[in-house]
Amino acid sequence: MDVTTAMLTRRSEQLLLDPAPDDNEFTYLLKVAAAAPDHGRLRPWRWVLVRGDDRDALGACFAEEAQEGRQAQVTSKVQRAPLLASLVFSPVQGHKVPEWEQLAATSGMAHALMLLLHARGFGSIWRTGTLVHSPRARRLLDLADGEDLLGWLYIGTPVPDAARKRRELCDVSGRLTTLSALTSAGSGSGRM
Ligand SMILES: Cc1cc2nc3c(=O)[nH]c(=O)nc-3n(C[C@H](O)[C@H](O)[C@H](O)COP(=O)(O)O)c2cc1C
Repeated sequence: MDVTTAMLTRRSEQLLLDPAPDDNEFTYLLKVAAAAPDHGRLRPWRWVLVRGDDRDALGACFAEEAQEGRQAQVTSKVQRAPLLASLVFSPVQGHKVPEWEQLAATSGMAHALMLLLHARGFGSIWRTGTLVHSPRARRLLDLADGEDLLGWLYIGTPVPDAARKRRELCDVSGRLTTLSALTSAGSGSGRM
């Protein structure tokens, strides 16, 4: 699958089934995704894979954060995919590459990984929410001070859906201009 097709056919998948990539395949895809642009090549991230029955421990963390009466519903959310890959932002402190650039590099790597998964027939969705601040989830996933949980890539195999279409091209008018349009007299905003 070429990159354009991958971009236009990837979807955030709400429900994912078996199989998910095994640890070896995930590792391989991560090595490829790690080629995303990264100022200083700091690779300021790490992943903690949660699969099978281990998901219940994460579900228990989610339940702890849930409102009274919603625990069961929240706990079951970990069943929406066979693999929950926890993305940990692990910035190199005090580095000349500022933290926002390290976060940008981490986002680029995550998106690359989603495209790679899609190109192999796997689906994914990046999920966050207030749970990324759960102290119990931080402990479970062994986060250190200075690290942040950026959420989970839920990964698995998409439910077959014949109606899945190629994405419409995004309207980027008003989001793109040229300097010459901005500086030419009477050009208004100069946006295309
Ligand atoms: C940083 C980030 C966090 C996200 N968190 C959630 C989330 O908590 N719950 C959710 O349903 N989708 C979440 N998403 C997925 C977006 O909802 C999804 O990308 C968007 O709806 C567009 O769908 P598409 O990816 O199929 O184009 C997140 C996406 C990103 C990039």
